[in-house]
Amino acid sequence: MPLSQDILFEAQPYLIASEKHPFVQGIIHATLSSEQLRYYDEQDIAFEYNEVGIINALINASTTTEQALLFHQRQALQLTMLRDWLDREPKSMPHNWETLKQTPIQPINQLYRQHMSATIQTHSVLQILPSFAAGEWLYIELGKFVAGQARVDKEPFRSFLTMGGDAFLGPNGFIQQFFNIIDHEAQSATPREQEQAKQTFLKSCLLEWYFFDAAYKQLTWNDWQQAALKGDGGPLL
Ligand SMILES: Cc1ncc(C[n+]2csc(CCO)c2C)c(N)n1
Repeated sequence: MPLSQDILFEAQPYLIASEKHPFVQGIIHATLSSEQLRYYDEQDIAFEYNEVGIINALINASTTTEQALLFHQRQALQLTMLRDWLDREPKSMPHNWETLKQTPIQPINQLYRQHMSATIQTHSVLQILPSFAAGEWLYIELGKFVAGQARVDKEPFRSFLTMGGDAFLGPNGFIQQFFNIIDHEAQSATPREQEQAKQTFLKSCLLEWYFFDAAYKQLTWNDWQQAALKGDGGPLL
């Protein structure tokens, strides 16, 4: 069985858990507060900026020119998305390319970003790509799930989890090509390296759930500090 098939089988429970999460349900039913949406927006744009570094590492670690060109294409899309996103920022939360780098990174976002960045030092596409591809896969699948629900048709909820463009979908879309690369690289890897790649993918899926959870609860370092210093925190997670 190709490694990607094994990975996707094991990832299904994580997808279902995210589908059920009150943040995702809140998008479908348009019940999230503007504060919850704002928290998500701010943390996510900083998360996507971090992905620029991950994609650079993928270009660097590519084992073929075709891989490097594919990641380069994905990078161009990432930068275009970030530019358009920055242009859309509301007056209440203005960001540009420079201030983006100073966005405060809250606990779960930090955990997820560092989980991904930690794979860079392997210089291995098989180890770096699953950390990144998991988020893309999960969002594509959540997009399909949400599209099949009776979702409330009003902004900003309507555009949420609505994947822009066909670049990610189909046999020539990024997702399938990423899985093809994982399977190709797995052929020359040891069982241990294959297992590591799978666990990296699943950890990203888990952190996707926590990313929604953190936005739902608007969890900040300040909450962690309060809980630690005043001892009145109760369970944070
Ligand atoms: C927590 C979190 N995980 C993954 C992505 C990545 N992502 C999801 S959809 C998409 C393509 C553009 O619609 C990208 C890059 C994200 N943004 N936030």
